[in-house]
Amino acid sequence: MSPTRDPRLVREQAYVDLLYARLDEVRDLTRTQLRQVLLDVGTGTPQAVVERDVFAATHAERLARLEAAEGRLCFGAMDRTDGTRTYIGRIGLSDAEQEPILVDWRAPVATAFYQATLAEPRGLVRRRHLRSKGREVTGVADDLLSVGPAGAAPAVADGAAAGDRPTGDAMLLEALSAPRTGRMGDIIATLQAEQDRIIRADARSVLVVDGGPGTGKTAVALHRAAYLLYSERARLERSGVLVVGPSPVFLRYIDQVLPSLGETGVVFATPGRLFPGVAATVTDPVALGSLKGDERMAAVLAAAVREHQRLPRRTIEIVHDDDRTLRLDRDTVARARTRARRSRRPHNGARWVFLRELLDELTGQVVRQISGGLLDDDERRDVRDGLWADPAVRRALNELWPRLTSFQLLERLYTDADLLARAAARILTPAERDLLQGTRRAGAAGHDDLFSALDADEAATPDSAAGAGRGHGTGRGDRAEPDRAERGRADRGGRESGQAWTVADVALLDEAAELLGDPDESSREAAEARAARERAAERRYAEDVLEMLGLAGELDAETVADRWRGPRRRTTAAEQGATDREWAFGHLIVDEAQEVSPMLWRLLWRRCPARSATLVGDLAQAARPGAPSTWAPILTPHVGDRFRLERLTVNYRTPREIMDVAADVLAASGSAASAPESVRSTGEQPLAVRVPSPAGLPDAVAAETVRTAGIIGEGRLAVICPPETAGPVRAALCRLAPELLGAAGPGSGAGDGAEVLDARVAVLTVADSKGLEFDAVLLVEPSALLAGPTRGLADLYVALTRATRSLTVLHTGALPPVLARLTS
Ligand SMILES: Nc1ncnc2c1ncn2[C@@H]1O[C@H](COP(=O)(O)OP(=O)(O)OP(=O)(O)O)[C@@H](O)[C@H]1O
Repeated sequence: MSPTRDPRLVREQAYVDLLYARLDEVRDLTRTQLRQVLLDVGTGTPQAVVERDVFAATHAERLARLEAAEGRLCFGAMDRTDGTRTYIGRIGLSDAEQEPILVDWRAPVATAFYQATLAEPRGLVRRRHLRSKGREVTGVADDLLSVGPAGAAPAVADGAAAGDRPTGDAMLLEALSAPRTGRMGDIIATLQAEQDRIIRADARSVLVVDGGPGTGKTAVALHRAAYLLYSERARLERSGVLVVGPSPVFLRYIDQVLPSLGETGVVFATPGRLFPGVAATVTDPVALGSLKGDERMAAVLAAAVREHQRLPRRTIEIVHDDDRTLRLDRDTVARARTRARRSRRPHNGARWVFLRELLDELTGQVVRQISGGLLDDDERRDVRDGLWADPAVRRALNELWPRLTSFQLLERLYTDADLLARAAARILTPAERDLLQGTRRAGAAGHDDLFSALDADEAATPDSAAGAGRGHGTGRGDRAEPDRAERGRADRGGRESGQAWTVADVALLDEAAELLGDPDESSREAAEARAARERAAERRYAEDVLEMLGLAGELDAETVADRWRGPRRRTTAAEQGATDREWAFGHLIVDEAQEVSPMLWRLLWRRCPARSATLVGDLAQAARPGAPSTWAPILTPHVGDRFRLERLTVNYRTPREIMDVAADVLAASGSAASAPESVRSTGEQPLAVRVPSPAGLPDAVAAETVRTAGIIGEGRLAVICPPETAGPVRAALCRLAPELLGAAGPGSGAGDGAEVLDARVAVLTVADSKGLEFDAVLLVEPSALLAGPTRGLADLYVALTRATRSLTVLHTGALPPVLARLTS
């Protein structure tokens, strides 16, 4: 250690050494405890198994958090007026005597660290920021929070005064100016007061965080997830948090933030992955995507379902057992249909009511024909079973009310012009109906498929299906599972998941699933009833065991019951939520919320019936046509007035010089929002470079990219292009400097595209660049963006605001007037 080392550093290093020593100790202890628990074969009794699982899970989780705390374990300290000092860090730690030596940044005590100002010091005289590299403290920066006599800075603890030493602001600017790595990092060391307030806001309602580009919305949303998992761990560990982001690239960009904060119990999903079994990445052309996202589609789907609950025009004749003619007239079918609809069950569940009604009717006819009505109950049941086993009877009933999956319903809506015309007659215009069917006409599926496939689906008679535990079983229920898997494949029309369905289809599939219910309703009901009984028994047992272990006050029985179920249950909150559309998440976080269509909102609120949510977005950046300019019309239909709007106003990303250009674009777009205030300026003016001919554009972009990459050094660069230009630009860059593209060069293309984040240069469309940031941005042909099918000025605004350092605009024709401020 250098003899001239700042005494403040020496003092802080000593404390940080003590913290790491304790961290090592606690980690070793936890590892030993975990090993002991895992090695302990125990007595093998259920109680021992519970005990082992509870402790193993608790130790493993604790160890994971302790491991994640290694980097920047402690980043700050607060000195109070009473002379006490509290250190703030990634986690909380206590010494061997259980005295706290480090406070978790999320603890209530830590609020003052983020909130104290000179005007409102909250009992603090100084906030100290610690900079560190590995375990070494490399710098300190102080914010003095009380004014001494005659305005002099007060002497605190080690006697340091303000002078021109760095402050917290300097620490923030340092963080913001550092080269980007391609991944978002946590910001707990430099969280600003307005951000902290939002992160700690009450979780019981819907919080909307609105703010311009770079104001930290994404960062705040993720830190809020970490905060909620800390402050409401018991609830959220069971139910999980769902984070929805616009693209796989975006999710990859943010995927290290929560693990770095020691939190993993979160499900991340793009809109294309929110329906189990589908992994859609393809987007529709803009007009079609907009139509599919339009709320009117909910009514179209509901009508399409009703179209599958038919009344015959005239009496249906069914030849049963080759010689007996049975009849179903329109009134009888209408009565059964009314009863079924009144059951208020979804289509597939109500179908069992409908079938039971009509089978009763047909049974009556057979009984009258063969015995004049004189059969006992057992004999009547045999008749009924005989009817149900008859393919002619099944076919007739299924034609009136078929079992349907959402895949079948949507496929039919896209391919059967008559069905769409009937379902959407008063809802969509003929042009809209054409648009909806345009993409699918070629591969229209025959209707017969639907009805002939049905014979395999009834593993139980309508009696046993209509109410679990009621009626009599057939003993055939065990065959349901293989049938189900088989059918799952058929339901998707033999397609590989995600290949045929687009991102906008996902919300429609989910809406359809809601209307239809489970196609395997009968077996599911029985299974659910069984599972509920088992669960209640497990819970009672867990309560007893906790009582015996003296742990009743410390662990709740529900959590123990979860853990007791072993890996199967342990994955549920985080992973089952991702695969089960009926999973109710405890909290929902939506990023880039301005892009969410009305149909997708319906899906999202179904995933979070408690309506506990954090929605972050910027309406001025909305690319989709018809996006509203305020949040109320988006949210009121779902949550009434139970939402609170918070605004972030400081731009931490984009330097002032670039933001001035973006502000012109924002003003021209007519948005009511004002551009956020940049926290820093670089002195570097954004440039416009004119390329003489369109044919030379890709090579010119490649050359400019290489030049800029040389200037920014280790940072990241994005080339943002119109979709049709991205391929040629990538190819030109590949010829000139393939190393800059890394694994994202030509020949790649497997994967989800997220490899662009690992390369020094990413070639992207505006849509793909949403939410991301780079040291330098080369924006290609802005006039093509403005002429595109989305809201061009919003797209331009997004593209201009991705850079933390430099911006160059390359164009062939005249520069759009809205960019007049750019220097050539
Ligand atoms: N308090 C802070 N300390 C350090 N960095 C911060 C802070 N707040 C925000 N940042 C950084 O500013 C950048 C922009 O933040 P973020 O991506 O969350 O903004 P955003 O509002 O979601 O932007 P956009 O609307 O463009 O997607 C990120 O690099 C983030 O880490």
